[in-house]
Amino acid sequence: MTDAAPPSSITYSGYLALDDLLAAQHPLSDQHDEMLFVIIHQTKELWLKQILHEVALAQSLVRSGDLVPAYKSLARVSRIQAVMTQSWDILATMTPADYLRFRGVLGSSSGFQSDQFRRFEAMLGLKDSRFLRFHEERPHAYAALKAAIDAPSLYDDALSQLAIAGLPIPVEVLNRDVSQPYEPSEAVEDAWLEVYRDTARWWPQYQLAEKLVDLDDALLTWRHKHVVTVERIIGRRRGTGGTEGVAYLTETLQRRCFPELWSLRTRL
Ligand code: HEM
Ligand SMILES: N[C@@H](CC(=O)c1ccccc1NC=O)C(=O)O
Repeated sequence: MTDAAPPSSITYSGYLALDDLLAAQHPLSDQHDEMLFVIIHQTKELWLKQILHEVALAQSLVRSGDLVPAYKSLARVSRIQAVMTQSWDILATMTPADYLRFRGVLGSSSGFQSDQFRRFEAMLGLKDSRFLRFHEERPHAYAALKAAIDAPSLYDDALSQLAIAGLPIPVEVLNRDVSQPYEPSEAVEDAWLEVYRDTARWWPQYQLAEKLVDLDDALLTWRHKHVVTVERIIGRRRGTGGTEGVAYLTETLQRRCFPELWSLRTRL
């Protein structure tokens, strides 16, 4: 199909569904800055859609043992994450007073309820089925998040590849209940240590590991910029989603998708 002649009626706006896309901004107040707030979030959801598309490809490549082709998708994901992090600087042009003038219209809605963000976390290995309950009214979002939680994560697939390459990954790790949060394992850390100590021998595995660290690093950088921007805009107020706000977001900085890829560094 790729080389098929396009229908002659194709237009720029039609191809991009611009009338749908540009009719989807509905600020609820008459405050000027609310449009920015809507557009920042919508662009972030679009980028997340692309990220999910890319991680799915990378994961299927890793699962079939094609580590090198997966690098391209993973590199693309971390570049998109960098753009998402940069967009905090646009949002930070909104002063606390500007935001507080329309914050009330948001009710109890919050980025906490982004199903695509939770799917991204789940695909990387941060599984938490408690977030499912926010999506009971959107069956397609619920089903997609549940499927991501119930499936092996990108990290589960990477560990299977280490085992296939001959590294000793315990069977309990390979056969774990993948819907549960991943528990760091000393044996897995030992396997990665071998990869990092002899990169010439384990070059494809080493390159994959560094691409994974790029993703984890970029996610943490995004989280960090989020919490700094939140403190700058709402101080220590509680979040609309019901958490303590800055204190909750600061705790999330401890999360690691690929824990042994961080912990091994102390032992190298
Ligand atoms: C004025 C701007 C913003 C403020 C004050 C803010 C505040 C917060 C707070 C307080 C939370 C914790 C949950 C809650 O109690 O609500 C949260 C969570 C979250 N926010 Fe924001 N946020 C802002 C903008 C954004 C933007 C622009 C994005 C995306 C681009 C975003 C994405 C998220 C996500 C994904 C979470 C869940 C984080 C997690 O649980 O790890 N937020 N936000
Ligand atoms: N949690 C924010 C509200 C907020 O930022 C928000 C509200 C609706 C849709 C997306 C949001 N973004 C991230 O949390 C607050 O507490 O002010």
